[in-house]
Amino acid sequence: MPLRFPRRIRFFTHSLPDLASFNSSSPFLSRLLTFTSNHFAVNFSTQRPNGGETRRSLIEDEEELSNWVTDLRPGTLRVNLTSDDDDDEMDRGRGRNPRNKVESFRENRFSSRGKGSNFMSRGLVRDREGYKGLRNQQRRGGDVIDEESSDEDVKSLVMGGLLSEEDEEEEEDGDYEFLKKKAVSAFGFDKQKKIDVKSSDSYLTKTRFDQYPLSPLSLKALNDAGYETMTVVQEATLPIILKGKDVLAKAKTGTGKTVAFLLPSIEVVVKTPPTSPDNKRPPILALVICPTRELANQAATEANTLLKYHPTIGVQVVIGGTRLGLEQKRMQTNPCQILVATPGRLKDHIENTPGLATRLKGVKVLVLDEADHLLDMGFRKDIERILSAVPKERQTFLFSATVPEEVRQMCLVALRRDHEFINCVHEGTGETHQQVKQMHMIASLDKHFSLLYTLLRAHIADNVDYKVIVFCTTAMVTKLVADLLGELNLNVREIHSRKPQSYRTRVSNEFRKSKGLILVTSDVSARGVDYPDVTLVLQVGLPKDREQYIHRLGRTGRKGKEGEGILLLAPWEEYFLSSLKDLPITKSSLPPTDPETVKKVQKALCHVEMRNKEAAYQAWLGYYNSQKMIGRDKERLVELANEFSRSMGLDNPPAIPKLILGKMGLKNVPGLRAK
Ligand SMILES: Nc1ncnc2c1ncn2[C@@H]1O[C@H](COP(=O)(O)OP(=O)(O)OP(=O)(O)O)[C@@H](O)[C@H]1O
Repeated sequence: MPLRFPRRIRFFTHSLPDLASFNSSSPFLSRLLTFTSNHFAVNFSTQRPNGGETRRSLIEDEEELSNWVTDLRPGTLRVNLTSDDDDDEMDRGRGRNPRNKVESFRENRFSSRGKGSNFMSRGLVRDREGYKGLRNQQRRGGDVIDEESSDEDVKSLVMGGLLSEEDEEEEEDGDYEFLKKKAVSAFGFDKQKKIDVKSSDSYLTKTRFDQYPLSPLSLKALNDAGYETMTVVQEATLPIILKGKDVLAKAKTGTGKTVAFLLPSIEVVVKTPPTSPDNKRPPILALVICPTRELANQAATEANTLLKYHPTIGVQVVIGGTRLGLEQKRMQTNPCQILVATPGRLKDHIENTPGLATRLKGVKVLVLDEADHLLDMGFRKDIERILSAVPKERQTFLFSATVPEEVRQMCLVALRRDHEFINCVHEGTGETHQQVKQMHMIASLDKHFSLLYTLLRAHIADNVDYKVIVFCTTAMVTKLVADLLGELNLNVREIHSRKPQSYRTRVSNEFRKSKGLILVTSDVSARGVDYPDVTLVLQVGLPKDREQYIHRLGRTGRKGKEGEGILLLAPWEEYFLSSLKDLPITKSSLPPTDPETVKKVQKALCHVEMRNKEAAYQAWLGYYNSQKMIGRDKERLVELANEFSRSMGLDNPPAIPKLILGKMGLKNVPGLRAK
């Protein structure tokens, strides 16, 4: 029986001698303690700068965050109303770095209002109302969030804006490293078992699945699927998981992480005696959480492949963008043992679907796919709610291609203390695939559309079976680029959060099977989606962060195949390259764009609908406003946005509703047109 720690531990100051010095200018301890919030509800005393002692639980701080979000009035909210705000994948990630964002929020917003005992329910209910209120305001005040956007999307919008605002605060964190070492050692994180896996260039190993004690029916399904030997991550994790351990695993994109966590999960279900058919609420035994709908669908498909010869084991998917009622009905008429879900929708079901809370009490295995993303600020509340709904006695698997240091500590909210961290990736150059050629190009914004067209034409000419993904910064910019490339007679499809789920699923399936196609997409396709044989990933504009760059690039070069990645930036975005300096990305000269091409692109731009250009302009402004390096100088930001507007062929930048400008903190900034 693995060691379990009590759920509530009182943390006394004398156990860390210099705890009193962890005051508002040294937020590391509170940051660290928050990571442990699920397993340890920690109380400690701190000395406020004004001298008064405040007894606070860090969980109350979380509630404070919720309360503050709820209390936001339109005029006080500086938020990216216009970008891919409701993009379920992208915007949540804006709050990723807890060090800069959450803590500076805490320092600035802390008050002793909250009392921690029922923090989750209270915080969540308030959050939800707050999001709904905001959403209504937005509908009224400028129609910036469309009907498709889920409450989840709205939440991400609020959090994204909130945190990017906080981002601008400078944090006095000079003694950070020292404190980090002390606290990490005090909590035993330095004893965390880490296994570095030696990986060769090949993603497959020589180890066969039948060398492990797996059920014959699973082996038969693996064989049918053509999975003869294990991939590196499968070989490294399976024996440890089969021993009953919790695992945090980091392995490169496209190397079979889905099978690595699904196979042992299925084995747990196979070994669990079936419940009586009269049981109206049979337990869910394995719960898999994925950050996007596409990914959840994909994981469920893979699960069904592995369950081919286990007809009594069922899989169900609950994702946003579909009617809750339909999913409820499906769950009641055909109860499953394996549930794959996106976090927000699962939280909705926990709160609204009769019997689900009871069924979740049966969970034996919990999986967080793209764990670093799920544990970042944007998803935090939903994940906390889910963690509180499943038993503490369970096995947990966290998988991702990227696990930044600060997120690794956050993983402790979900994992047992004796978990193993299995790292199949060598830091730096090892994080991306050697067989994928990476290049960056720097060109002024006015050249981007012509360059994009030139690069695509050249790639198509060189690759009969071309299959390209173009990543854009926001949903509305994605739409604009897809419209433009369509006008230029390229074979294009688009996926982003403003498209209905049925459309997204259809296009995703089409792209999976096709060749000779270009998919223009926002970050909803950045992580996990397994499109085979993508020949080129083209990223236009600033990726959200280094991790997002790696995940987007990871859509090509999967399963050991060749691939190519191009990052197209404007000169003022070049600073981003410093975060990639350990990756094998080289500077490429710009391909010549002949005047005919430029003319052709300009003509095509004239055919793109004005309202799409307006929406793209607003979205662009919102996205870059949230980027610390660019958004901090508002006048410069507007100059750049107007440069983008001119690149779309507009003489004057589109006018933006005053309410939205206010919400973005851009009121009265010269160069903007308000309406
Ligand atoms: N043992 C195996 N042998 C051959 N192919 C495999 C094996 N395991 C998985 N695959 C295939 O490898 C491909 C990539 O797998 P998967 O999508 O799980 O990668 P991933 O590591 O999760 O990538 P990402 O980090 O992008 O999410 C899939 O098409 C899957 O079917």
